[in-house]
Amino acid sequence: MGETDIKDIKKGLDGVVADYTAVSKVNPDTNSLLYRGYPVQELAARKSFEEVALLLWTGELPSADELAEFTAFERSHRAMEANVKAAIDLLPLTCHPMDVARTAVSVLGANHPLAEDSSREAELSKAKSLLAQFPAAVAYDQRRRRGQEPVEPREDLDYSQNFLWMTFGEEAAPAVVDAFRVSMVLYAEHSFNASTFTARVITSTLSDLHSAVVGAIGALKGPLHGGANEAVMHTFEEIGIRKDESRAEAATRAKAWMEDALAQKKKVMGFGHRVYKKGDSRVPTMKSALDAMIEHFGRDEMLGLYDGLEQAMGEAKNIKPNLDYPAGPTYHLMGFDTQMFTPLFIASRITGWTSHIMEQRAANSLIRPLSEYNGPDERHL
Ligand SMILES: CC(=O)SCCNC(=O)CCNC(=O)[C@H](O)C(C)(C)COP(=O)(O)OP(=O)(O)OC[C@H]1O[C@@H](n2cnc3c(N)ncnc32)[C@H](O)[C@@H]1OP(=O)(O)O
Ligand SMILES: O=C([O-])CC(=O)C(=O)O
Repeated sequence: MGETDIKDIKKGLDGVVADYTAVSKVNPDTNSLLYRGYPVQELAARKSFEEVALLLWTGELPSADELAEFTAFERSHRAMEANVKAAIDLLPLTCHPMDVARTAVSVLGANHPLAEDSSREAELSKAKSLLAQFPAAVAYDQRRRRGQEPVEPREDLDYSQNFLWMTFGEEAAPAVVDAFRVSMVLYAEHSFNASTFTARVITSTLSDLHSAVVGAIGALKGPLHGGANEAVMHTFEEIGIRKDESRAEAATRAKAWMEDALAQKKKVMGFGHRVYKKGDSRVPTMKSALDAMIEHFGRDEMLGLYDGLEQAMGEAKNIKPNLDYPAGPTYHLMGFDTQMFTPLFIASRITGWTSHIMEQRAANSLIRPLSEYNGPDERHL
């Protein structure tokens, strides 16, 4: 007998309701997702990422003055701190950008004067700093991998414009900025997913905010979670991206690839979801952003690959795409290197994670489930 007699073990905590949350509501029956009560599609259509961040943290959309105050803070806190750059420079180019992201957040935590202060005011201030400071590390990592110098942030640009500016060193077209903003809004929050739950577990021990975010980054990296947006692109690359190909030709090759993968019982990243079984609420909005990028860059063949895989998966297993499926090719068309996709997810999910960290702290109980022992019977030396 182990710690308990209960034999009703829920592998992967599948179907287990672990706590209350007021941050977001995922409803798989209606395929809906509400951030603090607002449908994510409405937020993606009409709100900036900065407004959505404030909504998630505070529970309400900001007034004009509150938004102006946060915007001024965010724009003036974007520069990379010297020891963050130094730490990144010490990491080999062979390491994964998620390792760089994890390290950058760890250094930012060590630097923060309020690191050990867990009052709500301090937590909110740290969350805001992290949102403002993180993009420079991602942009710099992509640039150093291409042998390029860092690009200084610009206070005259909004969050999404500046992220693209620091990454590519040129002002992005409005259509690209908007697709990026939409991805940031959609990736921001999703209840008790694996990385958010990790952040809550760490917080439940009364550890600090940056430690919880570093742990969450570790959970997000895996391809069953956030790493899937990178993995989707590897699938496209394995099938072969041929710019001169027609949409129909690309779809035919993609379908054949999927049929072969499923015959080999492979898991194809970007499809399926633990909670949504009838389709991910965020996919139609992200797919519209992808369509806009396909049109903007004149890359119809990408749509062929996208449709071919989706159709073949649907016909064979009736499994629907998740958010990572349209997000991967969208980031590719914007010009991000494939390995940078999951760090982009972090930049957005910082908002959801830190909202949950504050919520966990406000009504804390140590998260410590039981296990049923199935090792050897008691024995002696
Ligand atoms: C933003 C996000 O984090 S969204 C999630 C991103 N992750 C991915 O895209 C990874 C690929 N998908 C998956 O591995 C799964 O769908 C998960 C992990 C997301 C959810 O899985 P679970 O709810 O645990 O379901 P599980 O993995 O048990 O799958 C149920 C069945 O569907 C199949 N299945 C589920 N997803 C896939 C997939 N992507 N490719 C092929 N088969 C799949 C499983 O093989 C299993 O089949 P079986 O019953 O014949 O064994
Ligand atoms: O909810 C999940 O399990 C994964 C997910 O879609 C997310 O974190 O956005």
